[in-house]
Amino acid sequence: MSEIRGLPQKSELANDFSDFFQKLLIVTLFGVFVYSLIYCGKRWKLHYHSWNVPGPVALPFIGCAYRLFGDPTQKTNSFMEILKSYPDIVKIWLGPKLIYLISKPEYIEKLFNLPSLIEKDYFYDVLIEVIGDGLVTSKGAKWKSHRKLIVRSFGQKTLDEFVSIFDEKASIFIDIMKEYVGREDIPLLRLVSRCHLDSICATTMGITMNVQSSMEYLGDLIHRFAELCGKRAFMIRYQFKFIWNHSHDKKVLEDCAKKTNDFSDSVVKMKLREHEERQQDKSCDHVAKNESMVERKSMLDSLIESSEMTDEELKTAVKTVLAGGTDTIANSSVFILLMLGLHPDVQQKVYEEVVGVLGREKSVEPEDLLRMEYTERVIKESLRLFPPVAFISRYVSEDVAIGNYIAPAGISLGIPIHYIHRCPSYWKDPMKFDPDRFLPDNVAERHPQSYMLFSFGIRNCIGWRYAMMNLTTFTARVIREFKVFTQYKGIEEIEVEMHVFSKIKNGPKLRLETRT
Ligand code: HEM
Repeated sequence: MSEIRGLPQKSELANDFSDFFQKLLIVTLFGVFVYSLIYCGKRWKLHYHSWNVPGPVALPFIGCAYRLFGDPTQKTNSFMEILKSYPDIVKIWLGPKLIYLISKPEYIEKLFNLPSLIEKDYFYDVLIEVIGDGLVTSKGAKWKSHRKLIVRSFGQKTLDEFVSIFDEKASIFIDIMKEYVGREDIPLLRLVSRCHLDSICATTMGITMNVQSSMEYLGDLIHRFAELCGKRAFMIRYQFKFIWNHSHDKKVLEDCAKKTNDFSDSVVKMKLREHEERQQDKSCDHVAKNESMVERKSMLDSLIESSEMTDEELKTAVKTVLAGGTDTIANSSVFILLMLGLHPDVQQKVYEEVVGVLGREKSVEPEDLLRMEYTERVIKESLRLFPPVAFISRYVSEDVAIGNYIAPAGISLGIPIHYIHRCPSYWKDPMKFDPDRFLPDNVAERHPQSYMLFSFGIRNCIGWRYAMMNLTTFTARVIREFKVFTQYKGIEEIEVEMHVFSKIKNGPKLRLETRT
């Protein structure tokens, strides 16, 4: 075949191509080399600083994840085993991620007051996906200003006004529970969740939902949502985005997120409309009409009045209190009733205190709560053994010293609250249920950070007073009405599942009898 003059020959073309591919290969290899150097440089820093921190053997690629397979209960148990072997501080590699778990109260006290340690880490990303970047996850100036605004709406005077709502919702709960007297199959967490959701909606949003009396979906939604967020954050296979993105759980979570979003959207719109109408009323000189109405200001009302949040931020604030304030209190209530069922002598003392303060008929008022000291101690001791938020963590944004160790920037610090609350180094005979541990003299003898129920420091729980007041009202009302029994024989038998919030595996196995 004759060759066409002026055009490159076949062999020349082949040479050009091979030259091009050689150069491409060299550039690619060089790129990979530089990237590896930078990557290894960063990794090297993590390895360098963590070499003296004790911890279980880390395998290539998966790190210590081999120790954390299984269902949530198995994971909780393995976690506890690791912590027992390495008290105070332990390093855990989860694939490429490095986490120091800190149990020593002296370390926690220093760390949790550092302004550089208030950022949440990747465990919380799933919350942003679902409820938006609210108070629980946000950082910097946004977190500071929102925290200030929300804390202001939880002042003592406002909380005192909430007690009648807690009491009213507990009364509805008691009426519902009368149908379950003598039965072993009470769907307790579901019913308690609905009760506290009603309280949260009424107190923080100023709306009456009546989820206890209706078959409204929202109660179950919050409950399901917390469970799925936990799966996404802690299940090993869901750490791979591809698997998570194609999972059934993700679809269900998205559906929950959409419904929660629709709900907060409608609540915020309704409240904004009400606010506008009030403003118009004022300008039309109808103030007298408004003043005659008894109005309790909810958190949402205060936030709208401050005009410092966008509509989107208001919606996120609603979702934040829904998520942070419902299942925490619901699981706490179940743990408390379970401990009372397991300790009839303690239950009797609580009953006697409640009847001594309230009598047989009266509703709970704010000043009654101050007189129910024993009941409060029982609540604290129940939640020592079963803290509903069992684990929290922080992102280390700059190198920080922890005793003789360094936590390099880029890693996470985890606080295993469940472990600390049961650790024999800080609690004598830790598995014994003893409310007197919370007598003032006994509290003074311990390090304050050996009890981390509501976390501690700059970023502690904003709802802790709300929670304690609600739980005391709820416990007092339920124990005045019913005797609680459980099939469990001891605390060791009770298995806990850690999701975002901890709950009892297979339900609390409780039975109620009416008091005569
Ligand atoms: C027994 C009930 C409760 C427990 C055990 C509890 C526990 C906690 C803990 C341990 C934290 C720290 C989380 C972290 O650092 O990652 C926290 C934060 C928070 N809690 Fe609670 N909580 C309870 C009830 C509530 C209630 C009733 C509300 C609201 C009405 C609430 C709202 C919040 C918010 C908004 C934060 C984030 C604060 C911030 O990051 O600045 N909590 N809670």
